[in-house]
Amino acid sequence: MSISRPIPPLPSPDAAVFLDFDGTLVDLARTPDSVVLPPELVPVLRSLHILLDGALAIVTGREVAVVDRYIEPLRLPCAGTHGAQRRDGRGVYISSPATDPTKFVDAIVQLAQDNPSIFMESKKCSIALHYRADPTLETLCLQAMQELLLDHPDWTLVRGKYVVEVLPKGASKGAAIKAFMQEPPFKGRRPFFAGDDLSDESGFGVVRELQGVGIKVGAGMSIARHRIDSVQDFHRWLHKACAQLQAMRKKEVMR
Ligand SMILES: O=P(O)(O)OC[C@H]1O[C@H](O[C@H]2O[C@H](CO)[C@@H](O)[C@H](O)[C@H]2O)[C@H](O)[C@@H](O)[C@@H]1O
Repeated sequence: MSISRPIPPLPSPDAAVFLDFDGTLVDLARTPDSVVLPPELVPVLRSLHILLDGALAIVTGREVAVVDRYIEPLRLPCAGTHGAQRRDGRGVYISSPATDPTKFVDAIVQLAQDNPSIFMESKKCSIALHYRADPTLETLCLQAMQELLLDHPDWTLVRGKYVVEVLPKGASKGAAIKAFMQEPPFKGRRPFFAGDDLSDESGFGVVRELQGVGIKVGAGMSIARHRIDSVQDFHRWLHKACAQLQAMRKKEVMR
């Protein structure tokens, strides 16, 4: 379902831009490893990072190291595993206290072995169960994860597109954006956040509190005030953002 929303404004030089990865910067794919980065994406992110004086961060469910690998040689500030990991604007890593999910591994491996269509993704601060290959397994995955957490009150569940994950309680994309916004080079800027999935809603909430701009990419209900229909349209928006920031900088220099 696509709900009509205003086209988002472009960021001005005093903006802080936060970007989700899967479904926003790259199209969703059959498995986590099969996403394809369009070749022009890294150069546009690099330009944006420079034009915003460093105030550009990736806020994702992926591990920070995985994002680094996709966008190398670029190293951006990044909140990974839905905010359970964070590398700030100075390049310093911050991790949430309950970070070791290995206690869940045995039970989850068993479930994946019993159901070959389920894919288990093991991350530093989380384990994800993917059921994209057989969406009828959603309830099974969800119930199994809920049962696992009964004895672990420090952990919570986060749901996404054909995926359910365990996550340290308190970690969220919203909390990560809030933390970035208290530090240089983000502090004092107007936040923009673009995302496509359920876990992005906490980010939209924080951006709204801070009078910023929330951009939902693709279909689905969202509290974001703005919407862009597809990953490709979002890439066009990023290019326009760069062009406008470059033009503004040129004007400033010529004054
Ligand atoms: O916050 P995001 O950057 O959107 O990351 C959310 C999850 O993305 C990945 O899973 C999703 O994308 C896969 C590749 O397109 C797809 O196969 C899967 O169905 C999606 O749920 C990633 O694997 C997870 O770790 C992230 O949490």
